Amino acid sequence: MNLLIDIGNTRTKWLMLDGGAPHARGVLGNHKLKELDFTGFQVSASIASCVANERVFNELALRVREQLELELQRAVVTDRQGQLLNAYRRRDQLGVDRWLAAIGAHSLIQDRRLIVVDAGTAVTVDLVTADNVFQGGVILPGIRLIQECLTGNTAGVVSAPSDVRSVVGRTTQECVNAGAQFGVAGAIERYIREMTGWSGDGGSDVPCVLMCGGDAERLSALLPIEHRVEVDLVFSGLSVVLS
Ligand SMILES: Nc1ncnc2c1ncn2[C@@H]1O[C@H](COP(=O)(O)OP(=O)(O)O)[C@@H](O)[C@H]1O
Ligand SMILES: CC(C)(COP(=O)(O)O)[C@@H](O)C(=O)NCCC(=O)O
Ligand SMILES: [K+]
Repeated sequence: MNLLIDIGNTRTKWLMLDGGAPHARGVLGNHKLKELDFTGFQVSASIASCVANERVFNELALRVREQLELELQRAVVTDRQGQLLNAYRRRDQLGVDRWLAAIGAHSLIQDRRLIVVDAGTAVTVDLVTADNVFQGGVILPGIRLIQECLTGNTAGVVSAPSDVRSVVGRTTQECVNAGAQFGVAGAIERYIREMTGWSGDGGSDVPCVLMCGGDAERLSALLPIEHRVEVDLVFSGLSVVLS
């Protein structure tokens, strides 16, 4: 069995693969890692993507060592992975989750223009050109961060995350949620048009948009561009790197 771990800035996701097929999975907040218990699994290799701080990775590596008697490999950003080239100018700065999500997307679809959206704590929208080059893209605050930015810097805005039904809110919460969710979905659409020059009229040059992250489903409902939700892009990337 292989253990894949994706440590984001908010949550840690893990997946056990048995002969390449999902066997078990879990997700928990980074402040609850003490609850992780992998004992009982027969794991031969483990690898983690980490964009949270070092303390979180070290805590996880310790638990893997204690519970599985295994070293937790740490994925890093590289110049290339197979046919996929990395053109980010400052590769030392690139978040490894962005690189892995692109590797995962590219393992699904090659030789086509790809847009990789990871909607987590932050939302990243990255371009992979049809010549199989990861080009980079944009970083913006995620839905929860936008909400917290508002509620944390105003006296009168009190709100909690919820689904939106209409862009015209009639309570503070409806207005804040509509603003954040339609705003991020609209921003993603605009980035895709800017990155690809695509007019939005269908046609043969329609970019292939793959979306992952904790807010992927929520944003999917509001994104007016053809796309696929592929929640396991980072795991797919980790799996490619491990094999
Ligand atoms: N049950 C949940 N707990 C926490 N965040 C959630 C949950 N459901 C959706 N979210 C949204 O998903 C985001 C976290 O997504 P995730 O992909 O796990 O982030 P990261 O990889 O950055 O840790 C949050 O910022 C929030 O907007
Ligand atoms: C952009 C991110 C904060 C996204 O993190 P996440 O939302 O997955 O927790 C992460 O990929 C990161 O720390 N990147 C470093 C900056 C860069 O990619 O250039
Ligand atoms: K993200």
